[in-house]
Amino acid sequence: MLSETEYIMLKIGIIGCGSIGTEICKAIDAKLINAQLVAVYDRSEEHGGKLLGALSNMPRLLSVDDLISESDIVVECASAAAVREYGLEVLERGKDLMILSVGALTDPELLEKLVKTAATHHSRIYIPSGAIAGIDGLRSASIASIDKVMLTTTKNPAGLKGAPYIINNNIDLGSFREKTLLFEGNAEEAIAAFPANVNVAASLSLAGIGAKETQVRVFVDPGAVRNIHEITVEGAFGKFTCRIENVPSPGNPRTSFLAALSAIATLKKITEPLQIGT
Ligand SMILES: NC(=O)C1=CN([C@@H]2O[C@H](COP(=O)(O)OP(=O)(O)OC[C@H]3O[C@@H](n4cnc5c(N)ncnc54)[C@H](O)[C@@H]3O)[C@@H](O)[C@H]2O)C=CC1
Ligand SMILES: O=C([O-])CC(=O)C(=O)O
Repeated sequence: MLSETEYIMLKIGIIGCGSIGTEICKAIDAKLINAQLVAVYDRSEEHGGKLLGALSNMPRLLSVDDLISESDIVVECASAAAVREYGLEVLERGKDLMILSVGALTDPELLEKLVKTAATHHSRIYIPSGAIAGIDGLRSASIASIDKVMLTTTKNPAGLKGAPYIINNNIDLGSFREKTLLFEGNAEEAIAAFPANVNVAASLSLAGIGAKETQVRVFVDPGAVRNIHEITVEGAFGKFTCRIENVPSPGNPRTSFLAALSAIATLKKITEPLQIGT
């Protein structure tokens, strides 16, 4: 029988050295996960270098090609573009892939290709719960019929800055004096409008009834100091509601701290014999 430390020494490669990548690397460095951080990559050399400087056990800063070779699992915490650029290659080379930029998967063609490639090459795709709770309940509920999944997200103007919806509609985020509804639509439309703000809508879609049926509302609130996600699910099981008041990451006000913690928890789960939750 393997001892606990021998159980699985997972070799991890990280694409994206921003707020989530940094927290994951620090957790591995602090030995919170029984894993080895073998390599990191960022299209910004500055971000990659800054991250290396914050770690005691420095991984190598490699090209994506070499990073994939060295890793058992590649964690994408960069952007939807990175999922499109590197996702298939990771899986084709028989490696596992964790995706944080889940919005990329609202493209049904890309999703199908990734899933088929993973099946062919015996790889796995992991989608952490990210900045929300309730994915476990939704997965369980989806075994029977589901009538409604709704996400209501409220962020401070700083947490919505730069989103295509804001730019394309010439919205002055500084002009709001109270909580205001900015957007209402399905998850597919929400991801196109706010690709770096509501990845959680894509995760809910995958866990539940798809991006066309999942409803999303986005509020801006100048008084909000937390990123708030409220989830309502109704179906044959009954109904649940869930409200998460997230502390934003210090390095990126769009991203909640919980998103990085969920990636760390998922990596821990992969390496541990006891599996809790749906
Ligand atoms: N699933 C979820 O619940 C959540 C997902 N996210 C998503 O996770 C991703 C990472 O979030 P953060 O760490 O907060 O972002 P960040 O902006 O702090 O860091 C992203 C890093 O990735 C790099 N990058 C971007 N595109 C790249 C590419 N094509 N190739 C290589 N490097 C690239 C950037 O230079 C940057 O250093 C984002 O796509 C974000 O929208 C964020 C919050 C919650
Ligand atoms: O971190 C959050 O609160 C949610 C987020 O940005 C996303 O889902 O893209």
